[in-house]
Amino acid sequence: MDQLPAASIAPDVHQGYANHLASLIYTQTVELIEGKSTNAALIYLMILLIPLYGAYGVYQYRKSYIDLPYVGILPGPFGSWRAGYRYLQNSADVVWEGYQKYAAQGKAFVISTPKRWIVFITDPDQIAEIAMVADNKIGFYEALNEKNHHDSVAERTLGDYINTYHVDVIKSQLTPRMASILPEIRQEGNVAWKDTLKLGPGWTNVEIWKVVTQVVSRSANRCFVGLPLCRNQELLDIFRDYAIRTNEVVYMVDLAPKVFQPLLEWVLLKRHRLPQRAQKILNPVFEERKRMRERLGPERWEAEKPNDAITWIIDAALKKDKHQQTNEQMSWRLIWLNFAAIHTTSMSTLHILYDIAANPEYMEPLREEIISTMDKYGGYTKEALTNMVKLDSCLRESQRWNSVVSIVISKITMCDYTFKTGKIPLRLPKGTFLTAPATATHWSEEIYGADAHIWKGFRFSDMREKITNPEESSKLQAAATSKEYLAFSHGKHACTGRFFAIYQLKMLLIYCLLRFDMRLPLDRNGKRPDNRYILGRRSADTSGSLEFRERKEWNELKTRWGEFDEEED
Ligand code: HEM
Repeated sequence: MDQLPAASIAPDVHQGYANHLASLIYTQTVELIEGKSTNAALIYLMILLIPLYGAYGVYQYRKSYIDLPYVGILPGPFGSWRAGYRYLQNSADVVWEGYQKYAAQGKAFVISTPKRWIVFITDPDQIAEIAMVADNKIGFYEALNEKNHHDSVAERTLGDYINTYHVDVIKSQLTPRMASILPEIRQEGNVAWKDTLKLGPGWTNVEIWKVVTQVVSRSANRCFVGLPLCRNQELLDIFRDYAIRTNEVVYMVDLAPKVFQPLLEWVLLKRHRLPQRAQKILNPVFEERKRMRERLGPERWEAEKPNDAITWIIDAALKKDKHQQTNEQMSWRLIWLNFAAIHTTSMSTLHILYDIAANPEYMEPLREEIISTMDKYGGYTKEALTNMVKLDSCLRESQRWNSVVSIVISKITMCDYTFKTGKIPLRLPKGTFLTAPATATHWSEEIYGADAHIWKGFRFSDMREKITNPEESSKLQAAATSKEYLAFSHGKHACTGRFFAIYQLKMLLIYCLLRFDMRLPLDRNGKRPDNRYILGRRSADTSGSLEFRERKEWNELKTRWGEFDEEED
């Protein structure tokens, strides 16, 4: 494949009509349900137009075809449509098939998904190129919006640099303050473990997903909204429900015909009014904080302002336009921070707990490292956490083997784009969806060696032991991204919260390993629960359980590095 026709599949005028019709059906139906309208005839007329829009969808799908080697097309009639269904059910297998066929030659391939053809880039240099390229050439938020319908689902609160200033807040405010934030996250995490995990004598079976989401969301929100709000169960539930519902709703909406999309969004998400309920709780908090800012004046505010995301968001919003300074818009920033942080970190915690429970021989060496490093660096300091190389390695390995997102850097070409790198020349027409196969890259024997298919907790700490240059060694830390390690994506839109996430994960694991013995239920015969796939997402089994037992060593360890936090509750 050298030359490609530069056909445009960018949204055109027909989509404008489709959107208009869809919103008309939506408003009419909602009014009919709410008894405000009796205009049923109009609705039925519009529903008659649905087959036309079905045909239009087929036309759009066919137009998005790209002339590259394809994978997963089944023989017989409707092969590409059935392939799309296969991708829906088990994307990992289909992508892995393509990766094995084409990655060695550095070739890109295409897969038919239910909604569109997607180009998978396999050459690591081309992956680095799409990760770093300017957004006006290959757009990130445009693809996000096209796939996840953020403009409508999220009521236009995401999508450009003004609307995503919370992303910068993490980079410019949270990450540099990590050392001062850690004690609070640790304390909240520990208290949350104690409140959530109720153990009897001996081994207790625990529905671990429930515990993990609660501990993660409380400890993260200690930093986002501070005390006492981080313990407001109603607010935590709203943040969590919004993230989970939105995640589920967006792919259902994407799969549905355009005419049904607004109605589906309303039924599945908007009618629950989650953002509005969060705002009701958060509005007075923003008001009070803004009053405090005025009362203190600029100098005292800088010196005395509370160290949490509410403060950072207000400071950032005041540099934006008036619209961004409303309590409503600022609340959305907290909703999006929770959206990005809670489900991902909880899922990573679940994976690593399953991994360690399935490989119990790792527990003692990890405990030894934790204790000796905390003895050396004076307890739960940032330095101590950074120097727990084996724990860090287990986290990186767990994310290599089971990254939360199995495809990353999903983008759309904003113009005809010719790659500057790669073994094979590649040119993609404007409007092409492209992505990097994170899971397949992580499973590659060419990159990770003959044992790529084995979970080896100390894979990266063993590698780091042989490296004398600290800068080179730090490239193998759990939070370090590369074109070959994509768990946090890579490049311009890599996860900005990854440093926070890794420190948080380490503290949760330290507590867990020091305080408890942990194992898989005996009927699992040492095998961790299987993952589930839907489109490009991968989920650990959230219905699985683990067994916990108190360790007697805890009595000495809990005060070894000073007063133990949980007693402060
Ligand atoms: C282990 C936990 C986490 C994982 C695995 C993870 C993973 C990711 C990935 C893969 C992306 C790129 C998404 C894409 O390409 O579509 C991303 C983006 C992002 N993450 Fe995380 N994340 C985690 C925790 C966090 C936390 C704790 C925060 C906030 C404190 C956060 C904030 C963000 C933000 C704001 C973005 C968007 C970046 C942008 O728009 O440029 N993440 N994350």
